[in-house]
Amino acid sequence: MIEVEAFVKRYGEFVAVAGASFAIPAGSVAALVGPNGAGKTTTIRTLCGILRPTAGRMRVAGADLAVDPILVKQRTAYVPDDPPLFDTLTVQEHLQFIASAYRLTDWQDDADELLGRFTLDEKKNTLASELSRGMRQKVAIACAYLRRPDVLLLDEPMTGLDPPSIRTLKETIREQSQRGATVLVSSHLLSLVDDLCDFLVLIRQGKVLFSGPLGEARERFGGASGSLEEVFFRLTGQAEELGDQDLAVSDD
Ligand SMILES: Nc1ncnc2c1ncn2[C@@H]1O[C@H](COP(=O)(O)OP(=O)(O)OP(=O)(O)O)[C@@H](O)[C@H]1O
Repeated sequence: MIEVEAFVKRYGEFVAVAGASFAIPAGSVAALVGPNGAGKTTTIRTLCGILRPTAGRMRVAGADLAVDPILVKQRTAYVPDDPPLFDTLTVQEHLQFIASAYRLTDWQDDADELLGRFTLDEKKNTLASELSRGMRQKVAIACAYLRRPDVLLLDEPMTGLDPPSIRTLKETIREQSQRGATVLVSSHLLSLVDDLCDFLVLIRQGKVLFSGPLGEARERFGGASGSLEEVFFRLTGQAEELGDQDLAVSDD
């Protein structure tokens, strides 16, 4: 579960997020979408405790971020859009490191399975510095999955992945949600997240234009195609005329 209430983030004088509120039910696969500079990365980096909110309240995986940030970090995995790996560790050593840092037991079979599914087995003894962009991305995703987190925050996870890897990513995200994890995916690839996600948070200029079930967004704003792309263009295009108030959708 992810609950965000009246979240404000300023960088100096600049307001990047201006009072965002939304609640993502546990077990959802939610899309966080919005134009460049909307505040998606800022929101995700705040949710996992890397950035401090200027104001507002966040509950992530059953814990209040302001009260128990360590618990939130234990229960949450974050994969940034350009994952920083350890150049001098191999692929296998990254998984070992995560297992030891988070005191995982019986992780080796899971690690082998993840390496196989993301076609990294042949690279398991390769240093991170010698991996391609997409391979680095897959190592970071495998490390996140290995921990079996309650909440997964994935910022542009499809960047650099080839079509088979995108398919694997989608399958594995669905599996994470089936085991109860809440997944928040930020992406500009609307057609790819369209059939993956069941919940939508759409933001623009730091304001939430819509939050609620994706089906509801499709019905109300998807036009004849009912696609997420149509929802995106209608909401981001009409927001000024309609006003944010009219577009806000409650989560109940
Ligand atoms: N460290 C920073 N200092 C000042 N302004 C920042 C900083 N980080 C982000 N911003 C600004 O905050 C706004 C939101 O940025 P953010 O990276 O959250 O957007 P985004 O929705 O992830 O964008 P994109 O889709 O382009 O990745 C932008 O206007 C950006 O320039």
